[in-house]
Amino acid sequence: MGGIEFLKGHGTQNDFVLLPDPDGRLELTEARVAALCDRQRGLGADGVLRVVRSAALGEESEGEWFMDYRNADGSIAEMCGNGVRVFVRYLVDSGLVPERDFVIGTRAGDRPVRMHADGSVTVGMGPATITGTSVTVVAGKPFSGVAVNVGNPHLVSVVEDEVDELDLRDQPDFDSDVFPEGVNLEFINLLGDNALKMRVHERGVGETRSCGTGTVAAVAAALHLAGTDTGEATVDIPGGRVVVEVRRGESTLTGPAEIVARGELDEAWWAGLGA
Ligand SMILES: N[C@H](CCC[C@H](N)C(=O)O)C(=O)O
Repeated sequence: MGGIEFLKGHGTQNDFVLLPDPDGRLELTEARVAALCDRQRGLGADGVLRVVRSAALGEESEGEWFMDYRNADGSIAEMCGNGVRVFVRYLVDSGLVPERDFVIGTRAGDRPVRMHADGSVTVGMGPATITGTSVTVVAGKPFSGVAVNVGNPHLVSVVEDEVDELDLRDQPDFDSDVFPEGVNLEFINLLGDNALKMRVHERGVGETRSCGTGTVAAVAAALHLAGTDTGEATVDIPGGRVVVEVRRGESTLTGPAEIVARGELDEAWWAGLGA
């Protein structure tokens, strides 16, 4: 009895289960996503990327393919910057998309993507909009931050101490009046000459080794604090390094994308999780 095809991949160690599902037939419930992402009882991942035709979801998109992204807790998020690079790598390597320059659909809108000869991917991440300021509390210590929307919500705090010292094991507190749908929390050191160091506590996941939309939010916030909306920076996250460009608010993200494995989910296991 055939199983359900999956692949495992990561972008700067933000890792994902990819589910090729062109016609959108899989019943992708929150319980199934959470089980897939569980690092003991499932495959383990920070999120799930369903690879589905835009038409199958009834999504108006110029892109034939739509990235249906879910966080590890099963929640839906608008966009995933590391995930989209892995999504592109799969579409090109599998031959489903003959070009290397194309558009994909996401809940944050259509995103132009380009895969380079070395397997890295550049993504047009759309606007990185400064939406205000707010405060987060980490292990009892308050940090003021810049709120940035990259299709999904972020709060970026510049910290004086080494970001490695922060204790991000628990969910930092944030103002739910400002972020009624939750928020991704980034903490950055400004390293000078267009370089940042970052750690992140992701909405719907917890601390991850990297967050692509988070790196875009971090650069946009750092530029805003420097009084501008245009510039570029490398961002060092625990899982690696990406390059972010922000030009009058429009942004691009360039970084690696790895496919690690492919296999089959056991049908009985999947069915047992309930539709
Ligand atoms: N946790 C995020 C979605 C995934 C973002 C991150 N994995 C990325 O690479 O952008 C949210 O709930 O908005």
